[in-house]
Amino acid sequence: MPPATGPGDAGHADAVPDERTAVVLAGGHSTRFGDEDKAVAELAGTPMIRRVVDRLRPVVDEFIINCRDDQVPVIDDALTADAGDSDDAGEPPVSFAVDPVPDRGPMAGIMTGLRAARTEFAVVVACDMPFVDPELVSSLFDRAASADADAAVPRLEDEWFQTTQAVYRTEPMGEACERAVDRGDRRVVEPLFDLDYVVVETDEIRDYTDLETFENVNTREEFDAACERLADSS
Ligand SMILES: Nc1nc2c(ncn2[C@@H]2O[C@H](COP(=O)(O)OP(=O)(O)OP(=O)(O)O)[C@@H](O)[C@H]2O)c(=O)[nH]1
Ligand SMILES: [Mg+2]
Repeated sequence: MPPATGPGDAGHADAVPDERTAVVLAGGHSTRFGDEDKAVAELAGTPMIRRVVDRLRPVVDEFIINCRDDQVPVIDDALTADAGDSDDAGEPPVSFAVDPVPDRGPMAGIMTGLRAARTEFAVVVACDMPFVDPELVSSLFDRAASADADAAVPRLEDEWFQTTQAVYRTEPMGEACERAVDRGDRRVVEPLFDLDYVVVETDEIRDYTDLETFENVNTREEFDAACERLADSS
């Protein structure tokens, strides 16, 4: 696995237009979860972040894991442990984008991750969304590109934008996050309002998947319920 990188190590100058990056956000402290980092908690036998990566593997060309410096070895282990000696040639490469300043919230994490991306578009997914549907993610990439938009963001009825399961054009979103961070805004929707974005509404989402894709795991109870469902479905 490549060494941990800071933001800006890979720039946009050598952007790879047709490829797709997944930025997986994992820089939170899982306070509602308890002592353990939920990113690496074993969900029905698989660390949660690894399940997210495995779900997305068929639809992206590379992964960038955004987290704090101290999380890198543990997450690296969670992503590679028990992988055996199997030849992983052809698998999307995984690198780390470490927050230069930790604990500035998910939007600052998105900024760090997108700055490290070399592709024109990237999907951002939180590490605690273990049911993320690759078909929906793929459709979000298609939607952003066909609309020539800077973002394709799902929105559920009566709910706010699903900004942590959305596709962004890396450069404008990275810059919009930077402006928001500089203004002291922490809400993930703030940079979105600086962009030309398309909203993917519930009806359209249902054409691809059910709304389970957006379920996020915050507490032990939610984690145990997710484990049970996964065990039942296997
Ligand atoms: N880089 C970065 N990511 C964060 C930060 N806070 C949360 N995240 C990530 O954003 C996503 C959604 O955040 P939460 O569900 O609030 O996760 P969390 O903050 O670890 O959990 P709580 O402490 O219980 O709020 C998760 O993937 C987190 O890892 C942060 O300060 N920096
Ligand atoms: Mg939080």
